[in-house]
Amino acid sequence: MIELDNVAYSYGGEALFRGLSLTLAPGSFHFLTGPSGAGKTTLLKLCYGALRPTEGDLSLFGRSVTEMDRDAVAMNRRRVGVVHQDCQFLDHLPVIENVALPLVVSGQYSPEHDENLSELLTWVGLTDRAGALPAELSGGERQRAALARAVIMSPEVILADEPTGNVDWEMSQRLMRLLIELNRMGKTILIATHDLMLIRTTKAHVQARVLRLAGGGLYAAGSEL
Ligand SMILES: Nc1ncnc2c1ncn2[C@@H]1O[C@H](COP(=O)(O)OP(=O)(O)OP(=O)(O)O)[C@@H](O)[C@H]1O
Repeated sequence: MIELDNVAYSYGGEALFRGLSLTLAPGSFHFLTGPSGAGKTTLLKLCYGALRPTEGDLSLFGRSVTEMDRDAVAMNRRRVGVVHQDCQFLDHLPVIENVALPLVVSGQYSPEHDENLSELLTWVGLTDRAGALPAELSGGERQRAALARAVIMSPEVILADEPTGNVDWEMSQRLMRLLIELNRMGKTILIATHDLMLIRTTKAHVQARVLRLAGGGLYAAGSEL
């Protein structure tokens, strides 16, 4: 689905990482860990086509991004749902409209989607917060709204950047149960997280590959797990 082959990325100076290869096969579950600043968010941005490799090849759904124009990348982008580290809501819109935003922006929204939207809010436990503004939500509610927005377009791949960063342990577990459920429905999942305890507990329920990005390279995580 998403394949990085010998990829390097640089924001202008020295490469942040190089020689990086990664395959996200359909239905796979990956964790991405590593120190702050190692490039996890950057790697996620490559995986959804927001950045192009400085070196090496990146293929999205079987096509190399080097052969794709911006429109083709944008089309592929719809097959990937992203939970951003800072959620990235539009502050003046209520939760339900933020969740519906990908449908609206892509010109696909119609009133027929309302039932799906309300089912999605029930699934993440936010039915009674549908009319609230993002600023009125707790950290856990924000993360669940961000997850609902990430799946509204029925993506095949879900990339989540520190989805449990600002929530307590119970809420982290609840969010992970939702992500595991999505994986059981066949979605490919990649989660960037610092939380090794969360990785350990999740691995008891799902077959997950754990990768560590550090010192400019990507490795299979070792004994710390
Ligand atoms: N747009 C940008 N322009 C220049 N440098 C950037 C940009 N975005 C990120 N960086 C730098 O690239 C490095 C990696 O950032 P990135 O956010 O990918 O790391 P991370 O592993 O996700 O960090 P964290 O765990 O703290 O979220 C950092 O040094 C950061 O300052």
